[in-house]
Amino acid sequence: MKRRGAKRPSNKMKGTLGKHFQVQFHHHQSSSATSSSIFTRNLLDFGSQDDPSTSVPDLDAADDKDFILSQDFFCTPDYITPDNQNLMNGFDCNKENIPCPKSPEKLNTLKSKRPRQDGILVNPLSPTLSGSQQIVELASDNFDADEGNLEKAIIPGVQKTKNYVSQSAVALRCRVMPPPCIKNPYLKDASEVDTDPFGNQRSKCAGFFPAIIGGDGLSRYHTDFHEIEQIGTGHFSRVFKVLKRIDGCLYAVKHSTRPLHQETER
Ligand SMILES: Nc1ncnc2c1ncn2[C@@H]1O[C@H](COP(=O)(O)OP(=O)(O)OP(=O)(O)O)[C@@H](O)[C@H]1O
Repeated sequence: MKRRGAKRPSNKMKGTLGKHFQVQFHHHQSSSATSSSIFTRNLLDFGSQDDPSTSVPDLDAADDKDFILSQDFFCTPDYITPDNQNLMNGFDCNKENIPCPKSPEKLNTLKSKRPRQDGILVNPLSPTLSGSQQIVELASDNFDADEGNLEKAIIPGVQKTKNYVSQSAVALRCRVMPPPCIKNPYLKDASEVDTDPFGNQRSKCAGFFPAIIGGDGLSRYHTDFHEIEQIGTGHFSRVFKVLKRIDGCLYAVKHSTRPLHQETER
């Protein structure tokens, strides 16, 4: 962008600025559709109507026009400039220890806590938080004013679903349970209640695996295989036809009848 106007004498600069303001004023008065063409024509006429005493030579006049044109055509129009330009006026970077503006205070943050009804509500997929209770809490977050009405509306549904655990859910939970371990073989003095972390769930699943309760609790034979029949007998063993539960294939398993004296013989 040309800056020739800055090097000119002050009287000439006044004339140029006067022209510039008049042209700017006329430019704002004209319609937006034909503004550039009318502006250019008036600008050219303006040079011919000017007082000869204050007029500049043709070469300089062309430079002035060029200068004004460049200012008008390449500068950002006023209507794009944001209105709130004085945002940074009150901010002085040289000042120190400027207190930080306080964050707006949170309104209406008081929430009413209700005791959970864990003993009543049972959800198979989420034992600690039932689906109905989630609905109640979400509703209370969004509509505190209508909390009482919502609870009244939802509580009948809660009572309808309480104590409901489907049999398929119980069966699924029993299938994913670890193998039963009635007592911890490594803690000889510990009681059964203290060492069985799955005691509560196992009492529900006892009906599904009645044959596996017993023994030393270390063998996965009965949990992984289903004995179908005995298919042979050897000198020191018996052979059984078994079904492997994991892959569903049939296997022959030899049970040793000879007592094992050492762990290395297993
Ligand atoms: N994979 C198998 N499929 C079908 N039957 C089998 C299989 N393995 C063994 N048996 C049956 O079990 C019987 C005993 O087999 P086993 O191999 O145990 O004989 P053994 O070697 O004489 O016995 P031991 O090892 O106790 O001396 C066999 O006679 C056979 O009928």
